Amino acid sequence: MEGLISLKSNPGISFRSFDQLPKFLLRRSSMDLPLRRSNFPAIRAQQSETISPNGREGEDALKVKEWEVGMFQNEVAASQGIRIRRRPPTCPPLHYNGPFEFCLQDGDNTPRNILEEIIWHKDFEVSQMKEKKPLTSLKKFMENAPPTRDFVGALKAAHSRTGLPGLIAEVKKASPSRGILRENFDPVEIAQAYEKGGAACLSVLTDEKYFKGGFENLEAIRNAGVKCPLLCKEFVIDAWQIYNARTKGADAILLIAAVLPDLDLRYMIKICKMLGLAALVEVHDEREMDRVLAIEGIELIGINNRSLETFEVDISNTKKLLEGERGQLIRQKDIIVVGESGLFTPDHVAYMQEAGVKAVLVGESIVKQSDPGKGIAGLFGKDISV
Ligand SMILES: O=C(O)c1ccccc1NCC(=O)[C@H](O)[C@H](O)COP(=O)(O)O
Repeated sequence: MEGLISLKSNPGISFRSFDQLPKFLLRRSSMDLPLRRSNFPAIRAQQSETISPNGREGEDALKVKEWEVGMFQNEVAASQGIRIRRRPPTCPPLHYNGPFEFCLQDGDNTPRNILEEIIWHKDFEVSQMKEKKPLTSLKKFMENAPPTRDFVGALKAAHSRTGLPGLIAEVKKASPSRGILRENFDPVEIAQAYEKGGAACLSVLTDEKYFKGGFENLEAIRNAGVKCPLLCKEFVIDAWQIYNARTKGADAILLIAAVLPDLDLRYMIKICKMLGLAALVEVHDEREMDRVLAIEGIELIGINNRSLETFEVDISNTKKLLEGERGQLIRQKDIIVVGESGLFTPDHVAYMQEAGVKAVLVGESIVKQSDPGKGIAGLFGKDISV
């Protein structure tokens, strides 16, 4: 019965046996009945697989197992205050014979907000991409990937060179909240302009459906010889995406705490370290910040001033999350904080710096300028390229 249950999207989270399941998972959310040992998916899956390892019954058991693990995943996430559900709640597969309460759980399969919609779509997209290019073949591509560059080092160097927050300039064509930001969008031209204008690092949106980005943009910018380290701005829900980003030339990747439970974050941060990538762990509120501060080995935290659920932007969010003990702990741990979103003027940048950030991530205000490089000088109130 060893090592049979691992989360579909994250093989790092696994339960070796029924006894290893966290206590709260052993409670039914609606009726408070104990989860029966006989319902433990590994046991049932193994029973079916024993009957017919490659046949219909094996397949059914696998579907049931995946569905149950998905349910567990949502429960784990909810227990950490994560409101974003990983995938739409569905009825259990046809051959499910477990507790009936599962069928009744939250029948609403309309996303509650835009972030949830993005994540549901991403889940579907990633499972298709993984079928086309499984991890084993992805690992072969990694042998030809260019070496990673020091993302955090570049931010620190820019901060000490200019005395201002290091800039992560975002290559962003569109967004769900603002629509199309730039019609005439040439990612390489924009990246080169940002580099010339003094950006320390670049953020490249790779999501196609909601941001009109793509991995081809990341690859093209890297292949064009842009020296600024590159952040792959994705909605990561599966470790496979981190390997994929590495093969496309990323030096860093975004991990969103509103989407990823603690165990996923820990596991993904380890993978990033193993692959030489920096992880920008993004938070939006105190609860997410506290969860992230409890994780060992965090070097870079992004505070998003935009709620990804409501689109509301409030730059005082960064200040609020850096006040008091949290700010102290961040300084003790020597974590670099990045203030993200809604920054348009030198006053905004100064406000972020006052709040305690050493870097800022900016998209809209600079990508909309006819010369995005000059847009940087406008944002900082001076030329930061020299
Ligand atoms: O920008 C959005 O509308 C958005 C919606 C849903 C999820 C994420 C979203 N944006 C990601 C970001 O946080 C920004 O691209 C980034 O911080 C730059 O923000 P800005 O300077 O305001 O373009």
